[in-house]
Amino acid sequence: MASCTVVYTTTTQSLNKNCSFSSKSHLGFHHQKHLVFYKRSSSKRGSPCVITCGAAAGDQTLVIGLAADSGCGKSTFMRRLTSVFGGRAEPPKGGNPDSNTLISDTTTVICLDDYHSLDRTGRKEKGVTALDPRANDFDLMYEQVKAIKDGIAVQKPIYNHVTGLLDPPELIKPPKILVIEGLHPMFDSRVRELLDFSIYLDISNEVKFAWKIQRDMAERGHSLESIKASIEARKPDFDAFIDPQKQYADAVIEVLPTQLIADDNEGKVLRVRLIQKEGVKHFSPVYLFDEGSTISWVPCGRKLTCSYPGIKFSYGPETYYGHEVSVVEMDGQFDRLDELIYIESHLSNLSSKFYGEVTQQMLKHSDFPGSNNGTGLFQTIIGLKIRDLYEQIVASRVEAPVGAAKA
Ligand SMILES: Nc1ncnc2c1ncn2[C@@H]1O[C@H](COP(=O)(O)OP(=O)(O)OP(=O)(O)O)[C@@H](O)[C@H]1O
Ligand SMILES: O=C(CO)[C@H](O)[C@H](O)COP(=O)(O)O
Repeated sequence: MASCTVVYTTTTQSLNKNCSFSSKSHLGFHHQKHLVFYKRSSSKRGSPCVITCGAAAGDQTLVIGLAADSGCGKSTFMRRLTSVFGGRAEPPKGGNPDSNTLISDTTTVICLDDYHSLDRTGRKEKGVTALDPRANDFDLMYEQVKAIKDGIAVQKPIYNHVTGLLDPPELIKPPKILVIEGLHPMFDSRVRELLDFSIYLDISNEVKFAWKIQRDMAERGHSLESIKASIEARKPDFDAFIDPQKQYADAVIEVLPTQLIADDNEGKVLRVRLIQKEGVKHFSPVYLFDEGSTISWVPCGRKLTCSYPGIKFSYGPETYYGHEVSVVEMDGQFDRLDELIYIESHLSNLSSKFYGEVTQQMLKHSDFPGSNNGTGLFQTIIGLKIRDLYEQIVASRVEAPVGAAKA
């Protein structure tokens, strides 16, 4: 980021002759190639002002939205994404040990649970779930995501999942890429407008249930009844407030039970669909064999080992919530991850930097959930697409005049 100077002054006029406060928050002006922002520290005219140098034109924060219900693989996806950029994501150093934030060299991932306006007790008293918009502060979410995008650090609240309380805020500095992950990144139209790219992880109820059982029963000691009850209790609000966001996503990873086994209810073998919106600037959908065709492919044979029930890929154009999309689908699971290179060689527009990068990433994280099926494959591919999007946007901003808006 551009180096940042904090200047205190007593009048707005002494900042710059072009500078005046037209709104109570901040506005920007151009100064020595940097987009400069200043923010009033109090509402009184003539009181001290803080000037913050925002990002240089090529460095403005890219904002990615990742929406999904709880326990649907957001953290796993984030680990795959951060790895594509080569860094390790860690909580803010020396901060609250229960912080939900993860920071790496390139990315900062903030969890939108931090914008819960009601803590656990407050929600119980009011009889609302965390999925209900009334339990969340969208005004603050918008103001803070906008500020970060504009190059201004913010003091973001922390929702403490251990205590169920709202903790004192933490400082979030503008990163190269900000990922806002959680229940509602695409719910509020103002926040949605700030997103440069958006992803929705759409896990079908059957699969969500199987994953919850695996995690909450095996790892957290919850009973089957309590897991069922918690899913049922969330469902009406999930359907009302979370699920509809997928219509706005640029990419959806849809996870369904397999069609390769009749009446499968184990939820171990998955059919995963990568739904990619057409016409999104800086994003060209991945395709199989021949762009725009409709294809069904069973790759099992000499080059790909498949045990029962096998693997089937499909590809083709579809319509999704009135948008033209391209869908790549994988049903089944890999026996040998190193053979993924065979699949990779038949996929195009992967935005990889070298032949075999997808396979390399998948092998590197073979212990992550979903590494043997389409969830891991498509999460990795979307990670590469986000890197490509970032590089394209940075390149276009450097060429374009300062102040060029969202791609
Ligand atoms: N692709 C996958 N295949 C199989 N299981 C998965 C997959 N992704 C996630 N899971 C299961 O779901 C659990 C939750 O995954 P993860 O922590 O990534 O989700 P999350 O959305 O970040 O959850 P939360 O919001 O509750 O923190 C994992 O421990 C694992 O049991
Ligand atoms: O849906 C969720 C998103 O992660 C959580 O249930 C919500 O944030 C409330 O958290 P907790 O159950 O820890 O009070």
